Amino acid sequence: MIKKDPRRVAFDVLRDVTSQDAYANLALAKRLATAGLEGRDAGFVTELVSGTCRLMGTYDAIIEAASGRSLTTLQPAVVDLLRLGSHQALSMNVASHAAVAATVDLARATVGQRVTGIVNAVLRKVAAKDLTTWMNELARGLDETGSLAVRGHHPAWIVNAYRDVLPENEVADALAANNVPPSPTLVVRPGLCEVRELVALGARPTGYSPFGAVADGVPAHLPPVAERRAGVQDEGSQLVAWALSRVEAPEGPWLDLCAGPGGKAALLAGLARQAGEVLVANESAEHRAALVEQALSAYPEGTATVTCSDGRTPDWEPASFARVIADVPCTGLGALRRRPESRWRRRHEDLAQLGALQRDLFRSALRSAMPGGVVAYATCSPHRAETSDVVEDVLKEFPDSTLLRAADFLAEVPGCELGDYVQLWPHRHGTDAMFLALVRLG
Ligand SMILES: C[S@@+](CC[C@H](N)C(=O)[O-])C[C@H]1O[C@@H](n2cnc3c(N)ncnc32)[C@H](O)[C@@H]1O
Repeated sequence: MIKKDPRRVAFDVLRDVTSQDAYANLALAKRLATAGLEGRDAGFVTELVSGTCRLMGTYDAIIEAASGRSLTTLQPAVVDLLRLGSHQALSMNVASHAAVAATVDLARATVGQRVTGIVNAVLRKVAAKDLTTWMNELARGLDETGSLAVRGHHPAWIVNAYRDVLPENEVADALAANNVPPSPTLVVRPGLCEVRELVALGARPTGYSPFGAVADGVPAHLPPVAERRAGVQDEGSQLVAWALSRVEAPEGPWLDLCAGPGGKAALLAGLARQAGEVLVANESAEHRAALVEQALSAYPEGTATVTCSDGRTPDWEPASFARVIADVPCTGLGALRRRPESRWRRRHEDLAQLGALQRDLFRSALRSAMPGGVVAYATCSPHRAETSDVVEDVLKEFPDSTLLRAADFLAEVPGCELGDYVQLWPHRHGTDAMFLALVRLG
């Protein structure tokens, strides 16, 4: 395979992200697969794309300040070239003159000779100061939220959401934790694999989840993962599923209402099987239901059933399940560590649309649980509009329900309590920022 220029590959990926709304990690994997790059070169492209996406809002502000013009007056491909050049000059181990020269060459090869002048002029101004100096200049005169947003590289509305639920002295650390990509975390399928098997292959047990291990390298290369006796899953998701399995509940089947792509379902299926119960894993999107089937495929037949239906209007009878989880679609603000472009793509307006769906799914989950049964409302976001606001609104319609103290079922995890809820945090727990409420039906 002919080896492509790593900067050219990064440029193509960034164009996929900014012009076609591609997910950076998927576009990166796709382009790297045909680029003929390995080792250091592949690592360089990954850091260049991920870092540029993560700090995109900061670089945009720097480029506007350095050029004295709005980004909307520049050709979108030129903006992407300037973003990549800024990341190399300000945040990577690349000498400033090399970052400028390489980006000018890339501009010539991609957009054309006519833009090399502006790329050269703007990038030289960007590279004339270091990142800290730029951030100090951009933050000057801003209020606390604005300053945290600039220094922590997040949009202000996300900073406000963090300030709403975290002690003031933790907000900067929480934002900083989103700027560090996590190592892949593995999870065993209970009954099919044990953590010690993963440890024997070089992984380290997770701090809280008894099902997890952190591995460097490519998870798919490990035999238990290739055989689907283990999978990849953030520790926060493992803890949420584990907590649901630990609450006292009647005998009866378990339900995962929004199961795709099947991470929690795969853990719950093993735990249900060990408890002598079966899991129904439901998902509305056909292609994602197929991923759930795949995630469950190593279990013996009869462990779990996958259904594909709208969880708001399911086929099953009400009050059918002893344990139910509604892990609802959300903004994903709790997983910003692993989705570098997401913080700049998501909008505050997304919350309203998601909120209606989240409420409907939680209602349906509560209706699906039998008397004495337990429902977990989980979401990978710390935003109050997706967490406690949803739970409090919906529970008013279910006077027979009781909110349980969710942290009692994760007693091993310090600092996870948020009133009656559990809120996990990257900076406190090294997990995604998962939220959990546990409710018992009367
Ligand atoms: C946060 S994800 C669930 C993640 C999953 N529990 C896991 O651990 O892998 C939410 C899922 O809900 C699905 N979904 C969206 N609307 C739905 C609906 N009306 N009924 C059922 N599932 C829905 C989405 O397709 C998505 O796969």
